[in-house]
Amino acid sequence: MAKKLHYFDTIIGLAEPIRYILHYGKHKFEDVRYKREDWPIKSVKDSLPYGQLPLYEEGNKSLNQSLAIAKYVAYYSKLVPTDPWEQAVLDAVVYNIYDFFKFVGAYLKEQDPVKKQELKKQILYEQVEYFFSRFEKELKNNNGYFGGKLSWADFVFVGIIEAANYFLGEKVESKYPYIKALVQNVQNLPGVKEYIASRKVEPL
Ligand SMILES: N[C@@H](CCC(=O)N[C@@H](CS)C(=O)NCC(=O)O)C(=O)O
Repeated sequence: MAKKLHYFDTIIGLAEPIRYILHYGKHKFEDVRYKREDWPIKSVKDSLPYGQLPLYEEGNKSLNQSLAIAKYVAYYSKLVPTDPWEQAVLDAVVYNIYDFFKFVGAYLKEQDPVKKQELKKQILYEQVEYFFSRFEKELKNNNGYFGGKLSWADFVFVGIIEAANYFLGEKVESKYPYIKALVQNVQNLPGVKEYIASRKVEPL
């Protein structure tokens, strides 16, 4: 069945973990990308169920919400545990990293340069410390992966860290050895490594 992922041309963002998982699983998919500067493309936006990207299509079915898509495509690569408790633990992981990323989203939206700098400072000195000390502890207690072994949550986590680094212009994980190791491990996975080598990062 034909698979298509629709997102912006930006290589860093909510669709990047999905792209990683699809490349890791060696899935053929059409990577449909829209230029930010062309957005909103009325015909596309109007066709989206909630007006936003990413959107995933498989045959005549379609799915929105980045986390739902990432988890779904991960099933095919045995990256989702069967045990309901283990699944819930990983769901919590991805919501936790998204909770951190909300602060980055607020920073991106802020137009006032003084307030923007203040938000950046708060992220780097308060939110990173708060969230990352906890992520680090989880990884340390679980063999370096959130679920004890590689799972879809690790891909989402790494993709979101990359997005935060890109938008903030900082390496937010630099003081956290377990997080750094996870980022490197995921980025070096077969399929992901080649994809990363082939992508072009546009400057902000
Ligand atoms: N909760 C949604 C958020 C989707 C979202 O915020 N998409 C943004 C890009 S990252 C978007 O489509 N923005 C353009 C618009 O709203 O027109 C998800 O995780 O997929």
